Amino acid sequence: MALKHAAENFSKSLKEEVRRWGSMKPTGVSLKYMMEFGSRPKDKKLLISAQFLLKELSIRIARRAMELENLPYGLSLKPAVLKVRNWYLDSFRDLRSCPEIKDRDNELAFTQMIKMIKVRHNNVVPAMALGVQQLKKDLDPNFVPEDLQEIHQFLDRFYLSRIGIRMLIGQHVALHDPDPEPGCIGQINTRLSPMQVARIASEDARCICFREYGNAPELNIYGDPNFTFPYVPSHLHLMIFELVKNSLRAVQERFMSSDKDVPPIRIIVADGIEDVTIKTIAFIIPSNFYLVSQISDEGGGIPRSGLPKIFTYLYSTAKNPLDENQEGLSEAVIMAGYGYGLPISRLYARYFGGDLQIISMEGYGTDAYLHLSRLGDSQEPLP
Ligand SMILES: Nc1ncnc2c1ncn2[C@@H]1O[C@H](COP(=O)(O)OP(=O)(O)OP(=O)(O)O)[C@@H](O)[C@H]1O
Repeated sequence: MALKHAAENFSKSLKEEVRRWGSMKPTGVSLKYMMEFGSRPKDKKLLISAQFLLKELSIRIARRAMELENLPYGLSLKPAVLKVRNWYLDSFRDLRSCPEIKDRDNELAFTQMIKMIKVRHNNVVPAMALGVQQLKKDLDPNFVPEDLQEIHQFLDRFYLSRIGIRMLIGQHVALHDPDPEPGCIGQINTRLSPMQVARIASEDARCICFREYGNAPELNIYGDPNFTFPYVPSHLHLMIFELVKNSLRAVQERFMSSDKDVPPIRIIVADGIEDVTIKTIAFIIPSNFYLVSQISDEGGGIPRSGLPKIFTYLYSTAKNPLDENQEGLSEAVIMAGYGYGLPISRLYARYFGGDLQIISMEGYGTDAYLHLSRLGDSQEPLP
């Protein structure tokens, strides 16, 4: 009885703590700021960074834990979502029980702890996908995906915040690297070649295509191989990989059983103002601040009825692997089926001030435009 009482009191006080921290305002960090900060002398920067993160992560994680409790249509009560909420509460508890960071030893212990937090949250995306899948199954089948607008908006906020939290943790951990690659500040490569990333990401996507279909369309990449800009390589890789995977699948499916020559997919990396599309974009934002990467295929395009849904979660024209694997996403990377590739890639682009647009011609093909800020000075979006 006494134990039960203690547990209730504890969860009540934890809830109050979560509410208190969750009502504080998070602080945005730009890519440029992270680069400047990361160039400072090591010992000082690690201590300051850890002190900042102890507070900042508590705020960000508390905000998400609060939101996870109040989701529409009963999503908060789905077992997979409850599991995710518990991860957030556990991480919040870990952070709040961390002693004040005053010296190098405290800093090292803190770094170990946030590394663990990052691992704990590894499966948040598949777990949430499973939760939404469970919800969809319970809902009236006449419920069209547009009606889940609120859920999509929540997931956009939630995943965007997750990208930010993981970037902050990853950057702090990476700043400990005793022997960083030349030009790298933590996770940021100040001289990243988009052509090179495009080549690697495309080859990775082609490998998956080979595994799935026994074949893969060709891919041509155009652009200046010497052009570099500051960016996080893993983010750029993820976006290009997802876009190329979509193009490969579309082209492969379209030409699989035809005798026609398979048209190659094209990636154009443009850092100038020549491209017509960049000129259009320049209307809104000065083009020389932006890097545009275009991925074009002749995979038949996207039907007009499907177009409004491509950036919603769980919209996919492939068989849903979650139907077979109720534990969440399987370890193996698959060609398609979760419906997460496009919305998640757009969030990664937006996180550092960029964007992703898809233009499709049904019956012909699809163009994906990935716009990335070249200066990295846009403010972090804070949901
Ligand atoms: N280049 C393309 N050509 C034709 N259809 C496309 C293209 N890109 C996306 N689509 C359509 O948009 C849907 C959603 O794409 P998205 O990348 O979000 O998910 P997915 O590829 O189905 O699954 P995954 O989450 O595993 O990537 C696809 O299932 C497909 O129907």
